[in-house]
Amino acid sequence: MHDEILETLISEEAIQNKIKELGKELSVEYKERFPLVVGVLKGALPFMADLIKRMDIHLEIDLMAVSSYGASTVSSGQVKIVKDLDTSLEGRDVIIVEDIIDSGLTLSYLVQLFKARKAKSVKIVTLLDKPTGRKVDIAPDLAGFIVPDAFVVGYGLDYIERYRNLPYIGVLKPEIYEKKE
Ligand SMILES: O=P(O)(O)OC[C@H]1O[C@H](OP(=O)(O)OP(=O)(O)O)[C@H](O)[C@@H]1O
Ligand code: HPA
Ligand SMILES: [Mg+2]
Repeated sequence: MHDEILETLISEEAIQNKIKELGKELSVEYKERFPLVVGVLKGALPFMADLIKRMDIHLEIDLMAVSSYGASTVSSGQVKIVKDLDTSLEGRDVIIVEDIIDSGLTLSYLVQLFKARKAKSVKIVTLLDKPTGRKVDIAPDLAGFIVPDAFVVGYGLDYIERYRNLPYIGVLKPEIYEKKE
């Protein structure tokens, strides 16, 4: 699997150090607020799991699964809810945890949905931000790393469902895509 990676963009150590910082920052901001931390499956799973362990406050978690990429490296533009939340958002301070904000379509859909469900506040925390991919005007409140205009994999991020289990973020060798297209 590792021999299919052209280049490591963000090491495992750098990811873990950044998560400690983000966890500390969120712990200060959300102390006494009992936030609802919402992970967006599947990509956010490793980040969510590591981040909540660095948040030293009372919190609640829930998970939502949405998908817009399917087997492609380009967003379909249609965000599909695959699994909805179990928790009511009314009056809650919600922290959305994402692995990446790229076109912004997934997050703008979720922010609108959560506001319509009467969340008291909605904050976006993403491990990666790819500003060059943006199709709608939306910015994260907290971001771990800015990534360049390339399709990245690892640490939750997939290409046709593979590579989510890499502990680092990397770029695939071009021949891996060429095989499929
Ligand atoms: O800003 P955007 O262009 O909307 O892209 C970001 C979203 O796309 C990916 O999810 P995907 O739809 O591939 O589902 P997955 O998490 O199951 O891989 C990623 O995990 C984000 O949720
Ligand atoms: O660069 C990416 N890699 C994997 N999944 C993604 N979903 C949006 N952008 C990406
Ligand atoms: Mg995906």
